[in-house]
This record gives sequence, structure tokens and C-alpha cells, in this order.
Amino acid sequence: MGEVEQEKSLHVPDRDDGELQHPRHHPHNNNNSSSSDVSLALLTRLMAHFASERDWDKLHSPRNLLLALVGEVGEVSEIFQWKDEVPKGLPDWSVEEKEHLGEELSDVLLYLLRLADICRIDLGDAALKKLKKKALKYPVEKCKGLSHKYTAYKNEELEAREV
Ligand SMILES: Nc1ccn([C@H]2C[C@H](O)[C@@H](COP(=O)(O)OP(=O)(O)OP(=O)(O)O)O2)c(=O)n1
Repeated sequence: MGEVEQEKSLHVPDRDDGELQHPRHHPHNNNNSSSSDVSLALLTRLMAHFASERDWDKLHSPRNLLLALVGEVGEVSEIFQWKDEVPKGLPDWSVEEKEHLGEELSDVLLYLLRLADICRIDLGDAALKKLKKKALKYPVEKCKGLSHKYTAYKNEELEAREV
């Protein structure tokens, strides 16, 4: 069995053990959407394999990967360009349009993971830490339904303390 097939057959356990992060509890998990259990670690390894098989490690420098990533974000923007606002779930889009969007979003994800890997950043861990930090910065009771930057209530707190 080749490395890629082995990777595919590997059971990669969820990195999260928290209730909130379980796909079952995801607010958008209804009958109209599915959520796969593909892990960041697996995709990262597959991308490393993809690059090394093609002798592309020499091309995959941090700067090149960043530019490629930005280019793919541009391709995603192009799909939405001139469409005005579109409803969530993209109900009026054709199968082909949705497939195209999925492909371009995948390119963004794959380049992002490759960039993180090349920079020796564990993106899964970093993102979990970042989410925890954000939760502290944006306490639910202060920001529910509001789009204020956290500095708005930071200042409020400071002013209250000064009184
Ligand atoms: N030197 C390269 C070239 C490609 N890729 C991988 C990462 C992306 O997932 C995908 C990007 O491929 P393309 O540049 O061919 O982009 P598209 O698939 O978007 O093709 P197109 O520009 O025709 O839409 O391939 C890579 O890792 N390293």
C-alpha cells in the first residue's frame, strides 16, 4: 500500500474532546449540509507527499506559498464578484458553480496548511488557542448580537474603574 493510500485508510481521531466542537453540535449541521471528519493533520501530510513526489519542495517556500494562497483567495473572490449578496447555502447556484467554489476553497485551505507546515506552525493547535483567546476577548454577555470591536467594552471597563 502506498503512503497516500495508507494515509487514507488511517483512522485519524478528532483532536477535540470538547462538546461544542463536535460536528453533531455544529449550528449549521442540518439535513442540508454534511461535515466530513478529514483532519488538518491528514491534509497537511497529503500535501507534503504531493509536493515531495513532484520535487516541488524547492518551490514551496514561505513566500511562494503565501503568494499562491493569496492568488487562490482572489479566485474565490472572482466567483462571488458582481453577484451582490447571496443567501446562505447558495440555494440558487448550480451544482457546477458550487463544485467550482468547493475547488477554489480547497486550494485556499491546502496552500494555507502547506504554508503553516513549511513555517513549522501547528495550525490546528494555533487555531484552538486563538479561539480560546477570542472567547476571552469577546465575552458572550458583552457582545451578543453586536459587531463592536472588543476595545469598545475594554474602554468601558477602564472608564468604569476610573469613576
Ligand atoms: N506549485 C504548485 C502548484 C499547485 N499546487 C497545488 C495546490 C493547490 O491545491 C492546487 C493549485 O493548482 P492550480 O495552480 O492549477 O490552480 P487551480 O486548480 O485553481 O487551477 P485554475 O487556475 O486553472 O483554476 O495545486 C501546489 O501545491 N504547488
